[in-house]
Amino acid sequence: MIEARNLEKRFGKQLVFKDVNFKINDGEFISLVGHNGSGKTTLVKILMGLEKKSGGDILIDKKQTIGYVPQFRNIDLDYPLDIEQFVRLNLKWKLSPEKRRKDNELVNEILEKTHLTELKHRPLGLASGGEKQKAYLAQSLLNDPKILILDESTASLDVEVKMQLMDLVQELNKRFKLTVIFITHDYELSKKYTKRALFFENKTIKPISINDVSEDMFELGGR
Ligand SMILES: Nc1ncnc2c1ncn2[C@@H]1O[C@H](COP(=O)(O)OP(=O)(O)OP(=O)(O)O)[C@@H](O)[C@H]1O
Repeated sequence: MIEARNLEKRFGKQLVFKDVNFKINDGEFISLVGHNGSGKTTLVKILMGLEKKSGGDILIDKKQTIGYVPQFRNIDLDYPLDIEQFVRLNLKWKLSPEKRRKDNELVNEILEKTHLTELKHRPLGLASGGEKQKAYLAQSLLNDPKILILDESTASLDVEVKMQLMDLVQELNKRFKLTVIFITHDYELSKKYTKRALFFENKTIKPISINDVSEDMFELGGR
């Protein structure tokens, strides 16, 4: 479980959020929703230990590994790695044949889980947007994470491709009880795939039921 108790974050004099209290249960699939600049990325960075909190507490099992899937960015056509090589980038280089055999098994298993086995030799630069995002997803699974953070990972993809990626994430969430934290400006996807949201508004963060989200909460403009 992840728990925030009176969490507060400031950058110098600028308050990002305060009085933040919420719990995220193991295996939950939850949206992070709010206007630009409301602090979604900042919260995720605090969870990942990349940014310090200014006050309060964030309780998270330190042994848990976190996987991170970034927003879609195009990759040059002549990018030198194929999908499998790209997924392997996060592995530590090992010399022992036994360890390398285990790594190969692990990579094959992950390519299978993310439905990339057939595509593993496709150069990443030539892969479609959805395939590139699946490759990022596969890479994020290498360290056997219990928590997966999707940082607007579906933005800029076609509607159908977004759904395919989310279906795959949902499958991983259910099969492996992965906790999924989905930062999004997409009302439809949030409604379809998650049951609760953390809503960032008025310099705080409130847990709400997905039945209580409305489209204006997802607008891009800052408040
Ligand atoms: N390293 C930093 N130093 C100073 N201010 C920062 C830093 N990182 C973020 N901020 C500020 O903190 C606020 C929250 O930013 P954050 O990126 O967390 O918002 P967000 O909700 O993720 O926005 P978006 O939806 O646009 O991605 C913004 O005002 C931002 O300018």
